[in-house]
Amino acid sequence: MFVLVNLKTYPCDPVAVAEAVRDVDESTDARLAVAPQAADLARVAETGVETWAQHVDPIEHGSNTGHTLAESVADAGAVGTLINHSEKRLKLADIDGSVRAAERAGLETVVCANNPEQIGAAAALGPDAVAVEPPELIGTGTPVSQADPDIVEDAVEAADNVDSEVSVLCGAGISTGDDVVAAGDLGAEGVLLASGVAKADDPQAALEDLVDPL
Ligand SMILES: O=C[C@H](O)COP(=O)(O)O
Repeated sequence: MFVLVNLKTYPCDPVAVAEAVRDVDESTDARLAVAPQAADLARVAETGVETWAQHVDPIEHGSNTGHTLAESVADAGAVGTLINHSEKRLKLADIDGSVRAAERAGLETVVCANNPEQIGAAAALGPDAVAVEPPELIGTGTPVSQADPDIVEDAVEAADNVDSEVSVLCGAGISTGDDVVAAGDLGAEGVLLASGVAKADDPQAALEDLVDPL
């Protein structure tokens, strides 16, 4: 299972969480990675943890003030990027452009979507993976695998119908090892989570619990 920890803009210490993710990664067969804010990418990557960006824009080098360039993210040490997170929604053409920009920079891609219908559309753009996240469950602590398991199974089927090479992650409300196992049982190859680790009093202990049953 791939466990991607998104730090969003939570008031945590990104380097401390990165070090915890790195240390736990060394003790599990699961693949762990962390997605800090763009400004923190380089110092997070320096810890040795697998580092992802939260977003890249559909642009090239040039006159794009305030944008995030895929090449700069890669230069800072990121190996992948989220695109179209529920908190950073893009138009379809821009999702496509961001996937192409990430590919150009050699970044792995996970395109997020709200529901199985959008997952099919996202998979058609050819990312490495898609992530289904019902927005109403984000940050609630109620996992999608429990609240509406059909969403995960339908997302896996929708992606598979379009492109069987695109793997499926699920997210929203995931905070325990049982949640991760349930996601895997529904066909997901990974999970995207945030508050369960980034807002935990002890992020390392929270992560250890998450990967314990894997
Ligand atoms: O990127 C992560 C997702 O939005 C899930 O967030 P959450 O784990 O706080 O529900």
